[in-house]
Amino acid sequence: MMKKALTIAGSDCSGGAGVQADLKTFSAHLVYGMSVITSVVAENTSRVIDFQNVSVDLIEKQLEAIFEDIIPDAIKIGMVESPEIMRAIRENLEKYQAKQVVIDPVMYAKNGCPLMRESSIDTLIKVMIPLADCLTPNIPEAEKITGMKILTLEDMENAARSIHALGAKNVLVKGGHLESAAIDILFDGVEFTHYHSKRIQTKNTHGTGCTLSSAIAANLAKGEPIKVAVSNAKEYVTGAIENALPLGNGHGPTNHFYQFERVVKL
Ligand SMILES: Nc1ncnc2c1ncn2[C@@H]1O[C@H](COP(=O)(O)OP(=O)(O)O)[C@@H](O)[C@H]1O
Ligand SMILES: Cc1ncc(COP(=O)(O)O)c(N)n1
Repeated sequence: MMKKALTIAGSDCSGGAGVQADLKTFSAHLVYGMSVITSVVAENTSRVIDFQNVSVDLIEKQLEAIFEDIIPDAIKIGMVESPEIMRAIRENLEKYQAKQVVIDPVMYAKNGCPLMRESSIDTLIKVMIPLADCLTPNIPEAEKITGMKILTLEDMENAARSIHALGAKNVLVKGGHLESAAIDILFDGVEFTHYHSKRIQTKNTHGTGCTLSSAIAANLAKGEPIKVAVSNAKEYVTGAIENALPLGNGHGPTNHFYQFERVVKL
């Protein structure tokens, strides 16, 4: 039976990040994808023009529609802009006894535009982080959550440990923003696991964080243990960046379908 995954995230109309990247990732993993849209973002590879949050009422009704009918095997949470939406997600996921929750604490788009308001940070820490089976901050997000400056791999480990203490079961601090190789570090409360890949020289990195977190959720939905799920997802995102699409004028999107290009004529 096909596994099912849900993304709770913002809509990127240009298709490279947010809900659209997540659904493409689920499909590429042959996992049935569902979505709860938290915010409609008018954005492309270069800029965010505007966004409008979906009402708490309609977010709750989307969750109701899903959970009364098709129970997801794993959930990925992306852009959640306001404290009210964070609280509603927490209450509902507890009510529906949601399993395997991966949270990408999205704060900014690649061009630096904020996708979470500054005053949400406390609620993110108190309300969202304890929900996470796996939290996947990038370096600037881990710095905001911990108040630490992160420059080295040791700093990444310390940040992962301190975010774990806030209640996330597993913490993956992503090294996409490092200068050197792209090394991500997982802390499961006991030990650190380093996931290495070479740095790919490209500006086409729109949607990398969304792709990684939804690939982790897809692997968890299939029943993989967390370390294997992260390892498979890291391999997946590396391929998706290596083959990223030179679309648009800014940061082009990750490619979810390069494996199929050999067998299907585009
Ligand atoms: N240039 C790159 N080469 C290889 N891997 C990268 C590159 N940029 C990001 N990654 C990887 O993509 C994933 C997403 O990381 P990151 O870009 O830090 O997240 P975000 O999109 O949240 O800023 C991580 O696994 C990271 O190591
Ligand atoms: C709706 C939405 N959600 C998330 C991101 C961040 O994307 P990423 O960090 O993966 O490039 C984005 N640009 N838009």
